[in-house]
Amino acid sequence: MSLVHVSKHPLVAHKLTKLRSVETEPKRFRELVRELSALLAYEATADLLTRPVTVQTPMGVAQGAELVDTIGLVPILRAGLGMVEGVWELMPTAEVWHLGIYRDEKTLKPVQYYNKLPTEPRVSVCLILDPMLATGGSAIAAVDILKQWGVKRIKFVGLIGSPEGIQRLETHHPDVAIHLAAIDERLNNQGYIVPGLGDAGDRQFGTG
Ligand SMILES: O=P(O)(O)OC[C@H]1O[C@H](OP(=O)(O)OP(=O)(O)O)[C@H](O)[C@@H]1O
Ligand SMILES: O=c1cc[nH]c(=O)[nH]1
Ligand SMILES: [Mg+2]
Repeated sequence: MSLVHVSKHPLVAHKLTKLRSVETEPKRFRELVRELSALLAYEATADLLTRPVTVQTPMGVAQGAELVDTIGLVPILRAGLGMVEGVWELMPTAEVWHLGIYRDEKTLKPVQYYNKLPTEPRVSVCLILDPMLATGGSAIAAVDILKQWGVKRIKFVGLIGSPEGIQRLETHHPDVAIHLAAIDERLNNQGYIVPGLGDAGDRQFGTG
């Protein structure tokens, strides 16, 4: 069974189109990354565990639910940083664990340069946040690190994936659900997603 979910929400499609545009400047780009991330995380967390509770309202007692799962947000620096705030607003008790991974420009292999995970995982579900799933190398490295750390339930939340990257991540980690706003056509020979949106880090941080 495939665990790849591509949002069908009209707001996601609309905002992604604005995000892709070469006309979109970094401030608006950051806003859109934040908004899209929240919408995708909302969909990605539809299966979180809750337990029944009752709550006293001013008018009586209602049956309700409270979250049992505890959530870790794992942004992949740099580009994943811009995804944190929007998701965190929805789940403010989430812990945020930063991983620094960049892709070597020549080999396209992931290079880890920062890891702020504590010794023991204290969360039941981790959402990896990274806008781009290109060759899949960075996402696979991030999942490897989280599994080694002891996390059992991991989801990848990104904006755009390539067919190659999705297939590689699924092959290496078939248990990891992949939530995206779109799957694009292909990678070019520099490993960029086409048509994509360019370099997600550079477009957020104005470093292109
Ligand atoms: O699937 P892959 O081929 O591994 O490519 C995807 C990675 O590339 C980008 O990061 P980048 O290396 O540009 O680092 P940055 O976020 O610091 O710009 C992106 O944010 C992913 O982490
Ligand atoms: O298209 C791509 C591929 C990798 N990283 C990006 O930021 N964009
Ligand atoms: Mg980059």
